[in-house]
Amino acid sequence: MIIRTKGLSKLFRTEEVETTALDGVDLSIQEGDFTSIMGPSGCGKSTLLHILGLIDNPESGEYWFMGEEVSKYTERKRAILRKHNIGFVFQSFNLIDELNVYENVELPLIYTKASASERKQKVEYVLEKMNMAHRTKHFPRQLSGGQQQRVAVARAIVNTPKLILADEPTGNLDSEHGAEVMNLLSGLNAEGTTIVMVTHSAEDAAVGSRIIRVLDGRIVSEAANV
Ligand SMILES: Nc1ncnc2c1ncn2[C@@H]1O[C@H](COP(=O)(O)OP(=O)(O)OP(=O)(O)O)[C@@H](O)[C@H]1O
Repeated sequence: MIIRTKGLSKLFRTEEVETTALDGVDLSIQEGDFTSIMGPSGCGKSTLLHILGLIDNPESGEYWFMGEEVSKYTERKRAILRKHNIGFVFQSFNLIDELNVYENVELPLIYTKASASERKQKVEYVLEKMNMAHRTKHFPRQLSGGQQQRVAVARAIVNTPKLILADEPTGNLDSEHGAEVMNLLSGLNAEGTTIVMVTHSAEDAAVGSRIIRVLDGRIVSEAANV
């Protein structure tokens, strides 16, 4: 089991209001699963993904990640686990504008202190695999949306993470480029990478092996895709 949560809750407090974003989420994800999370706007999907991705801590509840109870880890401890084990793909690509394609993809390897020769070999390998090897010197603004997302996927997988978290990865893409990104994700899943993806698209959700529906911060249904 790569992920197991029990009673995961999250509150956001501002001076005026308190919002319950997650309200007792019990979730188990096996290694190699491709899980899609669906639900209406504001139901807590991104909040859940951020906690699963060790970007944020829950208010209460347990979170077991790769056998460790991490729900009360400090940012420092979360960062160590995160950078070695988790890759992120976002709707808005989140590439760094001032860095070229090669440098964007190299960044996670700098964070994990990989050697220069290892960085070169890995960056070249993933850019080849994502069919972006011909654009290494381009900057994000010089690429199409589909190309930017391919670079973002390359960056997410360059450290060979156990888990990829994707937040509406096709949300800003036309159907052709969206399908391409879904093919990349399902290929990575076929190679053994666990994937958790938030999506509003029933078609994209159907690519995975399991669909979880969230409403008002709770999991309301779970179905295997056959
Ligand atoms: N930093 C924050 N401060 C206050 N409230 C927040 C914060 N982040 C999220 N919320 C609230 O928590 C709830 C869940 O938000 P979340 O972003 O997880 O929803 P979502 O399901 O991902 O929505 P969408 O599909 O629109 O992206 C919402 O009501 C939101 O307003």
